[in-house]
Amino acid sequence: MSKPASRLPSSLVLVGAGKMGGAMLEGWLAEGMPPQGIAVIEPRPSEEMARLCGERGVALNPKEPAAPEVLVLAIKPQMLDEAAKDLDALVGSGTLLVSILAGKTIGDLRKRLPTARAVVRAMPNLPASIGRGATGAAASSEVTEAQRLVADALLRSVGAVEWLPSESLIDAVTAVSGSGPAYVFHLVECLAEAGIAAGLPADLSQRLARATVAGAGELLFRSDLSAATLRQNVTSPGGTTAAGLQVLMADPGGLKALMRETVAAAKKRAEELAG
Ligand SMILES: NC(=O)C1=CN([C@@H]2O[C@H](COP(=O)(O)OP(=O)(O)OC[C@H]3O[C@@H](n4cnc5c(N)ncnc54)[C@H](O)[C@@H]3O)[C@@H](O)[C@H]2O)C=CC1
Ligand SMILES: O=C(O)[C@@H]1CCC=N1
Repeated sequence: MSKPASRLPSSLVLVGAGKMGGAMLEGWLAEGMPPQGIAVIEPRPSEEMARLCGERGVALNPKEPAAPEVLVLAIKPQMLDEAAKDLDALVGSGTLLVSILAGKTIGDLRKRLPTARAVVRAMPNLPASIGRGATGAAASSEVTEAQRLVADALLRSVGAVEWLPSESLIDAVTAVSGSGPAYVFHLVECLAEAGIAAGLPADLSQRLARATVAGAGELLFRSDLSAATLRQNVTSPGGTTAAGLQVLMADPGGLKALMRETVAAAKKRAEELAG
């Protein structure tokens, strides 16, 4: 028997085209996924979303969408109960459900959408909109190898994918890579503010902080070197970076402990969203 192929789904319904659903849709379209195979269900589409769907020929809020090969659920976890009845009607017996809801377990989803057998729980992140996302994913035992390959192709079309050995790891993934872009954006805010405090005009400091984090991220992306080696490459012995890092890497009181607390708090919140 031939092996199942890695391929994008032939039909997909995206439920919830807000910040993350919208980011994934942008990524899929930019990666050349055929728009005529995609339908979007979104009660409050932004102007940009309506324009994107109109321009690219993606069906926005079709009357009675046929059960798709893949249904991507991208509403808020708190909206699941209210949306569940309508959503279950969209699921066919062969539909693969891909949920990106923080906290909601495969069991939670099954309870609300009883028709869904095959479920992939995935945690993408916002850079998916430019094809540079990072996703952790776990599949229920009903997901066939062919379906897992379709989910993999779909998620991989917008960035890196890590298949997790156990669903139980996904709350930690959520806290690290799902929420992670926000930590990095906040780093830009902090660096810019620190630059202002050090005497730079606000707009100059903001431009420098943004370009620095973007450039450092791009270097990490392109380089084979570890983050630690790249850090050392910036740090001249007895120089300015070493003086700055002495504060940032202080033990106790440095960024390491703060980041550990940050990730622990985000993971705890993901756990609270279950049920
Ligand atoms: N924002 C992010 O960076 C990430 C978000 N997520 C997950 O993605 C999900 C969505 O988050 P965001 O996009 O940030 O929220 P959002 O609020 O921007 O988007 C949710 C969208 O769902 C729509 N919606 C509400 N009820 C609906 C229904 N019954 N049918 C269809 N659409 C409905 C809303 O109108 C809204 O546009 C959440 O579960 C979150 O945990 C996962 C990874 C990263
Ligand atoms: O903040 C949240 O709950 C979602 C999940 C990961 C990123 N945003």
